[in-house]
Amino acid sequence: MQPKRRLFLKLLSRCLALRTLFSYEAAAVLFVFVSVRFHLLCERTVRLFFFFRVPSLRAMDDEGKNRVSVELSDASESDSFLDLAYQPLKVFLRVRPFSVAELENHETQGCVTIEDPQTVILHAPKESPAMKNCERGIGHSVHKFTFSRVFRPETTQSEFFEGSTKEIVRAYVNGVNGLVFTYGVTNAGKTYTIQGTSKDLGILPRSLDMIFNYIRGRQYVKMNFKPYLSNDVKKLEEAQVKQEEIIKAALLASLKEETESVSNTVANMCHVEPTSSKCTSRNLPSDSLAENCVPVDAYQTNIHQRTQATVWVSFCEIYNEYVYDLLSVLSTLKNQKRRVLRICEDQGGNSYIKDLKWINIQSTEEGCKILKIGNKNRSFACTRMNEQSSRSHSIFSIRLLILTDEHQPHVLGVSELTFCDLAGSERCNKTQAFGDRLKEAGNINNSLHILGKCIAALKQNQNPKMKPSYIPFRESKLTRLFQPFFCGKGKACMIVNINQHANTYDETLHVMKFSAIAKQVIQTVLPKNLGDFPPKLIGGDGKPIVCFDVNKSQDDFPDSNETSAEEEVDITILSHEDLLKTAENLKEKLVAERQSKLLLEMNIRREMAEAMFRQLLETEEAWSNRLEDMKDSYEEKLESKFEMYKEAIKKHAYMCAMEQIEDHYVPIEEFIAEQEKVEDRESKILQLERQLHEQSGRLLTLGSPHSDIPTTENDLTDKMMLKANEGLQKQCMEKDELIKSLKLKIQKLNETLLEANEGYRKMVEENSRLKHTIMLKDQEMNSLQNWAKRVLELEETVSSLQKELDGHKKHFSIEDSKQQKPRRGLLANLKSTVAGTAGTPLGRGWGKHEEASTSRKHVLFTHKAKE
Ligand SMILES: Nc1ncnc2c1ncn2[C@@H]1O[C@H](COP(=O)(O)OP(=O)(O)OP(=O)(O)O)[C@@H](O)[C@H]1O
Repeated sequence: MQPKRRLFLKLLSRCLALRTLFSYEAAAVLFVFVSVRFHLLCERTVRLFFFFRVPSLRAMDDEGKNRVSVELSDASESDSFLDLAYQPLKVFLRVRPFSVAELENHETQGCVTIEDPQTVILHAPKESPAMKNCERGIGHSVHKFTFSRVFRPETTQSEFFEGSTKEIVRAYVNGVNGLVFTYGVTNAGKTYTIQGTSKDLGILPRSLDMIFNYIRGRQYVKMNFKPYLSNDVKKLEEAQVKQEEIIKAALLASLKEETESVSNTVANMCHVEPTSSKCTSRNLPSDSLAENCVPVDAYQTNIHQRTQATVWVSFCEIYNEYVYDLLSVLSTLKNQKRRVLRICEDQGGNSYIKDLKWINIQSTEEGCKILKIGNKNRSFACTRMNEQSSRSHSIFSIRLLILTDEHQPHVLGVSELTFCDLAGSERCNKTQAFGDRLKEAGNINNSLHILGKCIAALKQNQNPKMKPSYIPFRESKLTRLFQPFFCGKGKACMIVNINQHANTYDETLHVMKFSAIAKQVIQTVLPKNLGDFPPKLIGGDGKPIVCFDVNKSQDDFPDSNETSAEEEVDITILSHEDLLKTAENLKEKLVAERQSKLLLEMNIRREMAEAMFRQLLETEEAWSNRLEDMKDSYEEKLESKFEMYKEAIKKHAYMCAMEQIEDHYVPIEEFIAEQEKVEDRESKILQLERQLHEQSGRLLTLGSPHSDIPTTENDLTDKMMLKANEGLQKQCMEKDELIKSLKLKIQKLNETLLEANEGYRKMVEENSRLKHTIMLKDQEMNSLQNWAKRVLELEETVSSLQKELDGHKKHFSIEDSKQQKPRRGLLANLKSTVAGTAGTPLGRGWGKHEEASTSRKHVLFTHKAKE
């Protein structure tokens, strides 16, 4: 491979790293930039741009998949680095068999039916919420799901391994990273599938066994190369190696008592002692792992003799969103808190767990021991659904370091296989969790929910018709660690575990729906030389020793069935000295190339900075333009508002004027009459003016030098004309005066009219007031007349009484004259009689009669006089 091309690939790998950090678009822009830098902006760049858009391709359907592969296969031979893998995420379903207790509890309601090796049908059991909803017309009672493969309840562990994980392990030993994770409700058999039991091992120990079989006979037994950060290797000093050995011994010692059982089980598998080279089939039970052993020879023929391999493992758990190392030996002191580990990112944006313990293992047996030790530290608890329920997500990672021969060991490649046993999703009301269990369940459900969101977003982003959405990888620890695998770092595979319980039907349905989405996610598995930075070899002091060229590593890595003929020739024809010289030359070249690459990187960085600066300037300009536009639009708005106010003011002025006109209203008849007068006068004035005009015209003609009339006559006529003119002017002035005086008169008349109006209004008011007064007087008069009638009646009564009194007087005077003597007595009697009537009204009226009648008469007369 040419250096320029290699450099180009290296830069491309950086772009891809950027892709995981930022966005596809940013990476694509950078990529085009790099392509331009290398004068490669042509068909290839377009293809690469296409590659960046791949996640946006229509997912799922085989048609789409084929299209991708066809388009990529169009790439020229030289574009082999584009040999990427695009395939839907493999999702396997494993149905757990019923336990004896479950059968006794009549949990079998036929909820799960396996139609064919890809299809499964769920039937909602009676009384389940799903069935109730279905009866109400919401949702369906039957659901059909398809998977990459469905494993029946009777499937053995070995069959399951063969059908699901083996392919990933095979790719792994050939340098492709792998992630296997189980998903399902609690008590569905996730831990059983990954770890198995001591008698029936799960996919993890079986994978370990396959790996050790693969490296058998070329295992690097020293511990001086250790995984470091996400993808690097640390070369340990003697003392550090010793320390590693001590740590490992201490760890294994903690499980001494249980070693026996583990040894026995593993001994039943394909024996994997580092020194042994044969698989002793006579020891194997029929369903043991031996069936899965890849014939060693098949691999050994492919292995380049120079390479060696070493295996390191780590085991951690995410419990309540905290990462704990399960291989940290805790002191026996009670209440000692476990150390929380941090998740960091390397320069390529790949997440790794800082300070996580990596233990070198030399066999499957050791690997199983490590697993067991980790399990002892893992958070399990007895819940209502599962006696030993995992309360955390456990992550077991295996790193395979491929090294050159023992004399001059170099790292050629690092690959990682991760097994993640997710904690089971659960309904807290069903598990009747409270306290710590409830908190755990909340955290478990939350991280699973975020995983679901990430998978849904990945799926959405692959659909070009939909708006790309943010993938919330960073929202949980679990998804942060999964991120590289979903971004091309390796192959991922999902194992969905379900049980057939009727009482967990709804949760199972939810799990199935989730997996249906996951199955639609297209994975982009990048070749090693694209996806990652090459592994760096770090010295014991933590400083890089040498950076290996990933392309060279890839070439040397035995991932193909044929070894390069050229390489073989190189090795055989060269003498030891030549080989040393070549190595020296290569070293020099490497240093020179690295220097030039550094320079190039600096240039690229500078150019990128400039490009970014330019972009910033453009953004600033765009913003200032936008600001200007906004200013203009606001000004326009202000102007229109101003116009509006002006109109409103005009309208208001008009309304005021109309009101004033109404105030100064003159009756139309008067106005017309006055107008007629004015017109009449104006016409007269016009007539006079015309006459004047004619006269002056005549005067002019008369006064012209061409006139035949003699001058004396002309003078006379001039004088006459002047006089006439003066007279006319006088008349005009008089008429003007007259018009003025008439106008004044009209004005005065108007004023008089207004005054008259005012006077009339006042008179009307006075009139109404007087009418009111007259009405009052009338009422008074009536009452007085009534009084007068009453007085007359009383006077009549008085006169009749007077007459009666006179009659009595006469009678008494006759009697008096007859009886002189008793006269005094009779008068006294009369007086006493009169005095007796004084208390009566008649008596009282008697005394005052004269006086009252005169006063009444007086009132009556004055009234009459008034009337
Ligand atoms: N395929 C199987 N064959 C036989 N037994 C099984 C199978 N799968 C699971 N079991 C048994 O079912 C029980 C529950 O399994 P397991 O603990 O693996 O469930 P889980 O999904 O990991 O639960 P949790 O999420 O609560 O940890 C165990 O006793 C296990 O032995």
